[in-house]
Amino acid sequence: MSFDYDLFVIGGGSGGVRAARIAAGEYGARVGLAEESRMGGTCVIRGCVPKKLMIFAASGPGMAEEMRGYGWQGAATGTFSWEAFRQKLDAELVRLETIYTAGLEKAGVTIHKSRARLADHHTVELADGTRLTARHILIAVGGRPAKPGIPGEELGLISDDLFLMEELPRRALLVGGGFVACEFATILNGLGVGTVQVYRGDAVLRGFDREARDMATLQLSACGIDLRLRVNPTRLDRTATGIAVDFDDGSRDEFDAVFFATGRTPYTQGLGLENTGLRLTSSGAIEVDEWSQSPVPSIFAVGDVTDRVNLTPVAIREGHSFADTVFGAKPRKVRHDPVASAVYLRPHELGTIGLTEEEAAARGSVDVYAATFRPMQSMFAGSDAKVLMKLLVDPNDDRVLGCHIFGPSAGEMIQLAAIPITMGCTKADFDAAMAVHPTIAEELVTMRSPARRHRPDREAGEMEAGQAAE
Ligand SMILES: Cc1cc2nc3c(=O)[nH]c(=O)nc-3n(C[C@H](O)[C@H](O)[C@H](O)COP(=O)(O)OP(=O)(O)OC[C@H]3O[C@@H](n4cnc5c(N)ncnc54)[C@H](O)[C@@H]3O)c2cc1C
Ligand SMILES: NC(=O)c1ccc[n+]([C@@H]2O[C@H](COP(=O)([O-])OP(=O)(O)OC[C@H]3O[C@@H](n4cnc5c(N)ncnc54)[C@H](O)[C@@H]3O)[C@@H](O)[C@H]2O)c1
Repeated sequence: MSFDYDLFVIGGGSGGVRAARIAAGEYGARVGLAEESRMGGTCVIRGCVPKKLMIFAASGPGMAEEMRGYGWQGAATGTFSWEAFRQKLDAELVRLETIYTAGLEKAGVTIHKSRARLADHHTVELADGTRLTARHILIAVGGRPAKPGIPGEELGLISDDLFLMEELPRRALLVGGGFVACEFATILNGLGVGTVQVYRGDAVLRGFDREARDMATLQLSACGIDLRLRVNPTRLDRTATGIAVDFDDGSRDEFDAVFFATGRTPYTQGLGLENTGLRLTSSGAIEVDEWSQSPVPSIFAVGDVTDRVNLTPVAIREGHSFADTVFGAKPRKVRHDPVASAVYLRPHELGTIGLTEEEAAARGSVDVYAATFRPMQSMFAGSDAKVLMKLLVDPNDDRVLGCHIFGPSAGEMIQLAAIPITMGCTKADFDAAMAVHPTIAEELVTMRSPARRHRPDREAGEMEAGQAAE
């Protein structure tokens, strides 16, 4: 049977673009790619890139404050112009989009600026009804923000909207305690928007190391965000002056804008799954094996639509490995553990890799090397902001199980720590490295004795003894 393409990719985001470029450019495959919106996908157009630029913009007031502490009397940021920033941001995104498109074209990929859906195991249908066949189909359609399902939620915005606002709200509500909610609260607060964040739990960033979560939770409040914990919105109503929100603690408040950052779901809606034998997992993701292959042998899926680890470098690696495996005769699986990540808060970020202290203690014995201190730079300026450096070590083989950093540029630090930790290094390997002084990161190689030790058998025994005494 002959096909129009060797590979058809649905979705021009992180995973799809990489897979298409490698399959066509390096392995000479005939590749078509459909993108219904802007090339680059979530990360480039409405995620990592614009978000991080906004984090930089939002750092202004904190930097000015710190400089006043260094004797720069009257140091101030001036007035923030959203319009000026937006113009520069838009131009930057156009530049990146152009680069992504040019990279695909140079590799010989045929771009279809259209929505696509699956018609059968080897056929996709474009929005104008054109049908194209391919030996292999790669689904790389990403995810979409999910709203919580409360009355009036259509009045609320999603993360995509922040990047398109004509003007900044005076007062905004962020709903959620995950990556997006915490980063967006940091941005809005830093840009001078009165920011309220509500989260249903007792500390933001569930799933991260508890000690680091507590520090992030404290910092959000300390930097001026009105963080309300154990609170959930129950309904939204439009008023003459804004959006009124009722909360489950009985309170009511009014905002100019409400952002839902309540998670994302795989974007499989209208994808024609009913025309294939594809299965969805309980979270609505396309089920794939370790080769990103679905139960239908001709169809593969990568990135957020598979809901494995929803980060850009992971989607890229999955797309690349798929192309190497299927078109390059270089079988390559993606290792999804450990994966480093960072939450870009201000002044301190959270960088993390591997097990949390709670996970490590549940798994077995663990020695916790942890240091909490005020770093030289901000302390001199009069700030109380604290840093956390933490290494979790298996006492049986000295292997480093996890690393958690809460501090300035923690994202940069964790990227470097991720190299030895991914290699399976030991605490002795860290100790063997000479410190770079004076830095914050030197703490990683100078922590001599554990701050605490978890021994599950002993803890269980102690608990039993405690219970017997009661
Ligand atoms: C606000 C925000 C900030 C983030 N920040 C970070 C960060 O700092 N670091 C990090 O690592 N990750 C971050 N992420 C996550 C990261 O953006 C995603 O993990 C990554 O973009 C996933 O890539 P993907 O290829 O799976 O999907 P996407 O990048 O979402 O690409 C999917 C593409 O498919 C297109 N599409 C969908 N359906 C169809 C269809 N039927 N036909 C044609 N085209 C279609 C979409 O328009 C989109 O362009 C962030 C996410 C958000 C929302
Ligand atoms: N810096 C980064 O790397 C970065 C930044 C942003 C997003 N991302 C990726 O995108 C993904 C999505 O981010 P996200 O913040 O949207 O999702 P998330 O899953 O990290 O957080 C969702 C938050 O919404 C809350 N929530 C969920 N349903 C709710 C409901 N019905 N009512 C009230 N609260 C509810 C959850 O408790 C949680 O706090 C992340 O998991 C991450 O993989 C990464």
